Amino acid sequence: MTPPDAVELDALVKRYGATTAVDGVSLRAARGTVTALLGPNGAGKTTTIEICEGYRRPDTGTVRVLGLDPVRDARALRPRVGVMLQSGGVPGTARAGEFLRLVASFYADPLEPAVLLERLGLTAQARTPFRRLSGGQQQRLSLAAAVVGRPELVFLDEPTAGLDPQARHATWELVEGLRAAGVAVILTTHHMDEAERLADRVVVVDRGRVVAQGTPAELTGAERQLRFRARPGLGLDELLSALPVGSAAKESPAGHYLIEGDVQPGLLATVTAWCASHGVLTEDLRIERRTLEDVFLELTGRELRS
Ligand SMILES: Nc1ncnc2c1ncn2[C@@H]1O[C@H](COP(=O)(O)OP(=O)(O)OP(=O)(O)O)[C@@H](O)[C@H]1O
Repeated sequence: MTPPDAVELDALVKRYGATTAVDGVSLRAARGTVTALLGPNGAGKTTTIEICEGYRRPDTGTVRVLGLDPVRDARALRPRVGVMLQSGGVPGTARAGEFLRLVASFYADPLEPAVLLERLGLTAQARTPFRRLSGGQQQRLSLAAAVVGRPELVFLDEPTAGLDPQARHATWELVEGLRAAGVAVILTTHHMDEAERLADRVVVVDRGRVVAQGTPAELTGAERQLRFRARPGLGLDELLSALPVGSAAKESPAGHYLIEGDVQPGLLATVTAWCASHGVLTEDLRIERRTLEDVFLELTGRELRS
């Protein structure tokens, strides 16, 4: 028999009074994969994760974590699941190194705490009490505590929020290492670049509902678009008439142009030839794929970070 997926959610609903925080979420997260829950503030990401962690019960729907019930089987799941909370949960006076060694001592076969501190750039802070660590250092220590026990499944709620670029990269590498070791990672993020970089599957949530899910490539599709900057007010209708049927062109904001359609070498040549014949010098001319940000905007009509 094949083992169950790491996380299986079916038609999950959770209400807080009049607010429906989670409104029928279904998803699967396989072992050895990274799943990103991507959505704006208040989308229901944290509530969904807290239900998986057994901290909250859904009103309706089912949740299985490593094939078990996160509330009823909490004791069995504890050594197998790593949890990183948005707000640490570490005593303020605990020194970073001692705390991590203490957490490690609860597990049968933990990672070496000193190695983990090194990987997360915390070696120099090993003797620093938790409350004296910077916000980003506290966050990395919470991450270390979530993974030190070699869990099979890890929940990371906004693991890189507020981290500087170096710490962000260290966190990303750690997540990639977990995946390589066969661990299932479920993380929440507002950052589409993080989801695109890390996730095997992205679940886009908005107002408690899953509005799209798939691999980043499936969600963004194969479509390309051409963007450039030039002086405002170019005659787009005229440019469009030179392009293949089915192309679209828009200027938004002023001086920023976007051409969509079948972006082939011929289309690029037509655009640059048209610009040359009209004395237009383009800047930042580039061809790119749609981003998850574009996808979110299309699905909801709103920006991801609004
Ligand atoms: N304990 C609570 N009591 C009442 N309402 C709550 C509670 N927790 C969350 N909510 C509400 O439920 C909705 C979803 O919140 P949730 O924290 O799950 O979203 P989120 O996607 O994690 O947002 P963020 O990115 O800001 O963390 C929000 O409208 C929030 O205000």
